[in-house]
Amino acid sequence: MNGQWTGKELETFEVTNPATSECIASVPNGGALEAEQATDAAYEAFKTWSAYTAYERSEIIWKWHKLIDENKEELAKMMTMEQGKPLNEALGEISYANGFVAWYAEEGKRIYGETIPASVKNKRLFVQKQPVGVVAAITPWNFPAAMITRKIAPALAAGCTVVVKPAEQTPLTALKLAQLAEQAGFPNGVINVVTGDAQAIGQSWLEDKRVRKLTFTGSTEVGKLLMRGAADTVKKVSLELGGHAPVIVMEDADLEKAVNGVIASKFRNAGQTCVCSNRIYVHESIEQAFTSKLVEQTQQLRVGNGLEDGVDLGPLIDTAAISKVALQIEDAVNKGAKVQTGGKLIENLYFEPTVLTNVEDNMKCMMEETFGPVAPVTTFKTEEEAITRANDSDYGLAAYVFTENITRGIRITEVLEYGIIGLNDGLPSVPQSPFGGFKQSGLGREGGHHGIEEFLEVKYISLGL
Ligand SMILES: NC(=O)c1ccc[n+]([C@@H]2O[C@H](COP(=O)([O-])OP(=O)(O)OC[C@H]3O[C@@H](n4cnc5c(N)ncnc54)[C@H](O)[C@@H]3O)[C@@H](O)[C@H]2O)c1
Repeated sequence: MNGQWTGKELETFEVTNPATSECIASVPNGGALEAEQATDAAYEAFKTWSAYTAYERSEIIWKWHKLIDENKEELAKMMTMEQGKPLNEALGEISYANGFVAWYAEEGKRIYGETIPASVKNKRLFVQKQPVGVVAAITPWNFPAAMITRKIAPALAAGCTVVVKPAEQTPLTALKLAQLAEQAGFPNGVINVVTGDAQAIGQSWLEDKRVRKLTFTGSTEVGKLLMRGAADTVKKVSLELGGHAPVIVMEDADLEKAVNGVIASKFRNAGQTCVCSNRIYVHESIEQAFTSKLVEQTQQLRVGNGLEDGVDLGPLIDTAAISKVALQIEDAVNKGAKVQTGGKLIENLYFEPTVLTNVEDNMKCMMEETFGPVAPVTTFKTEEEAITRANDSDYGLAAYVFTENITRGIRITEVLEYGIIGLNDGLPSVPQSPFGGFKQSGLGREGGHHGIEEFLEVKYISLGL
């Protein structure tokens, strides 16, 4: 906070490694007071940071990028230890996270204004874009680095200052990123990280009218709470919430592509991503071929401690996550689903990668976000049926379509009510493209040139001559 490592006098909470249940660190348990102090610092720093040129800001953001790159092994190891994902995936996340830093280091230089033709001779009309002010960022545990950089890199590039609350399960990656930012030379108060009591910290930022923007990634439930809370001070709000991604595999799909895409999207981070394939609709004519390939490849996945070589899936984050997965499987089996592979807890927080067939739309796994390694497969007869069932959800984040007929693929993507579509692609997210959801999956977009707009106000100036 304000360039100081404060909070040593506070009580602490423990960060545990989900692979071993060991405590790996203790972190200050901040609350409303610390949240307010962070806002004080960010509010003060905004005056100078917003007055830097985009080029001056870019230089510091690039330094941060270089430091993140130089420290990627340490960051990745720390992430695996607090979050559980395999080391290779953690390294991949650091590179993805740093991609946002690089992208916005440059994108800040392209915040263009406009001139508008006036309807009278003695006026000139201009539009300027300006940073919105202090930004509060609240992030989840499943992407401890990327959810932070995807929010704060564009905010910083736009000229905003930030207060950040990382998830209580994964504060270490966030603090390491802040330490590297300090080394990069961000002025005091530009980036402030508060760990601790989510509700107290969130409430302080919601009530504080100096916080002009709230950017949140997490569950739909908490997102709704925050959106309501932001109403009193009419803050700008961006929400990246839950998903329940459908996968449509048409009869003309390239099966290898489809299965590889589903494996990549379903089992990444042990199924704990908001864009994970969550329900798989396969044309009835290829069900057998698709399922046997999917089962075969799922059985090859290795579950274990993410620090070990060759591990594909780490542990789930906590016992609540395990219970949700087990409950969805039990519910599906009770209603007639067949477990083709997996289906059981291995030990502690390790769960077997699972494929279910004979799945019906009334099963929990077809109605709720799973956030675990369960792939439920069902069949459809017609394109129209697949689209209707895929769209039958309050969520609208990601959807996947596999077909070798691109005309048909485009036709289907046009009617899917989702913000992100992987057409023959299980991993569509990249820093230069917009990421975000329709319906109750969220508001606003992160990434690409769209992502920086979320941190800008539009100012119209009418000049009388
Ligand atoms: N759409 C996306 O881009 C995206 C990306 C990743 C994760 N997610 C979603 O995130 C969810 C999983 O993450 P989670 O379990 O950490 O979600 P969560 O909503 O429980 O927590 C997210 C963050 O909000 C904080 N929080 C919780 N209650 C709060 C309150 N009352 N006030 C202020 N802050 C509060 C938490 O401490 C954490 O930092 C899933 O639903 C997933 O789909 C979405």
